[in-house]
Amino acid sequence: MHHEFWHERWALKQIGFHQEDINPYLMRFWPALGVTGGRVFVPLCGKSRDMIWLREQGFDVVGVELSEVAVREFFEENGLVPVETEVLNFRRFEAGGYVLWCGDLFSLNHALLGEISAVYDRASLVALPPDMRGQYAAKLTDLLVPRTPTLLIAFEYPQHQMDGPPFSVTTDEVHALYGEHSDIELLHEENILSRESRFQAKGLERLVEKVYRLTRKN
Ligand SMILES: C[S@@+](CC[C@H](N)C(=O)[O-])C[C@H]1O[C@@H](n2cnc3c(N)ncnc32)[C@H](O)[C@@H]1O
Repeated sequence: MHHEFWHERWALKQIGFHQEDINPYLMRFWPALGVTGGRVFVPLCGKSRDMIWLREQGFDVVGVELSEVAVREFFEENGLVPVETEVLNFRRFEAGGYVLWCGDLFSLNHALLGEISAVYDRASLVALPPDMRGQYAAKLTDLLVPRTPTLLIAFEYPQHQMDGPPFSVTTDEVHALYGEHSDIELLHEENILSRESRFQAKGLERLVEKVYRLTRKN
């Protein structure tokens, strides 16, 4: 997906992916990661309110997001006034235990990101087209130290019935993307089509949401 696609989505407020409520799988399955503190990385974070929930659990939150509109709305909507600095290819926003790097995930490195104790990926891997997902998985793998867990929430549906994003990412693909460097456990799967009218309207006949725990190997 080209950067312009996402800048346009935010400019036009076509952000159907944004959830007002905290993601129920996050609240239910985060404890399965077994992390009790430190910094959580949220790649392609948008202005997700899930970051608020993570902060409320005592974590510091580090996000990366292409859209400055999204980053500014996150802080404004949550009553925070961030300190802004320019760092290499990024504009860095910090306030209240949140650091959001505004720029391209693929320009992020260890030195900028710092040490991470867990990752939360909701609507991020599935936001990317097939030809970018390998690069995305390799980038995340590279940014993490051994034993770091990730909570990954992905969709599966007949890809020919709808154009992404969100794209369908099957369990086989999750293994192909992450299996070499991470242990992968499927924690939960659920058929969610009946409550997703916006996807029914697009003609989908099947929509399964899957929750995985990935653990970076040594
Ligand atoms: C489908 S949205 C999901 C946002 C968030 N995870 C959520 O649950 O609301 C994907 C987000 O990724 C951002 N994005 C896309 N490509 C990116 C990149 N290369 N680097 C950083 N952010 C990116 C987009 O601007 C968009 O806000």
